[in-house]
Amino acid sequence: MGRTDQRPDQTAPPRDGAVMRVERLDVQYRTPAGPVRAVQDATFDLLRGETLAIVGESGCGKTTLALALVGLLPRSAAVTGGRVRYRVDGTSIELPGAGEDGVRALRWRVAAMVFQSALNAFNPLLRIRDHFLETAAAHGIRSRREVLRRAGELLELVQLEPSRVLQAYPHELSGGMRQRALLALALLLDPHILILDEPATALDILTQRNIIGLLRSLKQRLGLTLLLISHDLALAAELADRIMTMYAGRIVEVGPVHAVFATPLHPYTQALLQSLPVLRGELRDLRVLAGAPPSLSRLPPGCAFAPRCSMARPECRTVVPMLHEPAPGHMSACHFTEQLLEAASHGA
Ligand SMILES: Nc1ncnc2c1ncn2[C@@H]1O[C@H](COP(=O)(O)OP(=O)(O)OP(=O)(O)O)[C@@H](O)[C@H]1O
Repeated sequence: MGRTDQRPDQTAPPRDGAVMRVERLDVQYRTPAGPVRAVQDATFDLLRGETLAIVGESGCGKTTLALALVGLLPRSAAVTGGRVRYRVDGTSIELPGAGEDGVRALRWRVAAMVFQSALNAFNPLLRIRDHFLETAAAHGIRSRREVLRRAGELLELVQLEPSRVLQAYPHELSGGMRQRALLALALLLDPHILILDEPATALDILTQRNIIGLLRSLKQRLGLTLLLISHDLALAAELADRIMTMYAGRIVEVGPVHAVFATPLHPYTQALLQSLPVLRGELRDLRVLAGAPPSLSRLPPGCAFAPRCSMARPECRTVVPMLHEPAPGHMSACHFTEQLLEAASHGA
């Protein structure tokens, strides 16, 4: 049985190289049916210059976690425990507790978020140029000329034609163009971190390829740190340095992308990977993960994945497994992590 008592050091300052440290973060929605525990005990670092992808099925808390990171939770939700610390350019900002000014400084300048639906993220009544102007004005930048010059540069950077796009209303642009325009807007205040929620999900496959290429080149040219949220493991594998799997509101695995793909140390990640078609190499049977994640307002005791897990033993139904680090930099929250590691090392 794996360790249940060991946790990463919860009180240490961000490690060198971490631009964000999330410590034991809990987020709940208030609903008439009772609290929905959308994020539980989330602890991880985001390292400068990396791309970290958060993966997991719909409803496992990815978007809620991202919204909490930038202080954008809806009124029905609240951080009920833990904190998020940012450290960039020698400045530290901590949530909760940064106050309105702190959150405003954080959002856009430190971490900008690109939302799931590029159409909904824009105000349909405003031209794209007004989105740039309003965002800048909200941060005290009043020079229209300067803002439009920068907007033009950024639109060119995302391979859009500034003269055409700045004049356009959101509905006049294709889905891929809107996504690019939204990326340009997110970059307006030179953020260090870009949080991307399903950046390619609603797009056709060719447009998806373009966005992936664009994100790669933006990251390289601007030295960005990316936090990518996706239910699409193939996309995550293409872009990410590290993968973090969430299940039922909890982080269940984190590790370098090659290690997670070669040796997943949580049965849930394993199941997600087995349901992924391979494009190259031997054909193998796809195994669809049966069942659905539990309701976050009625979580089962013990490991939330146990009801769907082929490895589950009686203790899994009573004891919540904690995240621990069985291999360097590779963490898993499963009672049987060591057995998975052992089996992998014997080629099983
Ligand atoms: N406004 C809300 N009020 C109550 N519950 C909510 C609200 N928004 C989300 N939830 C619940 O919180 C849980 C996590 O949702 P969240 O959107 O964060 O998951 P997700 O993994 O990002 O899924 P998706 O990919 O579908 O967006 C879900 O059970 C969802 O039903």
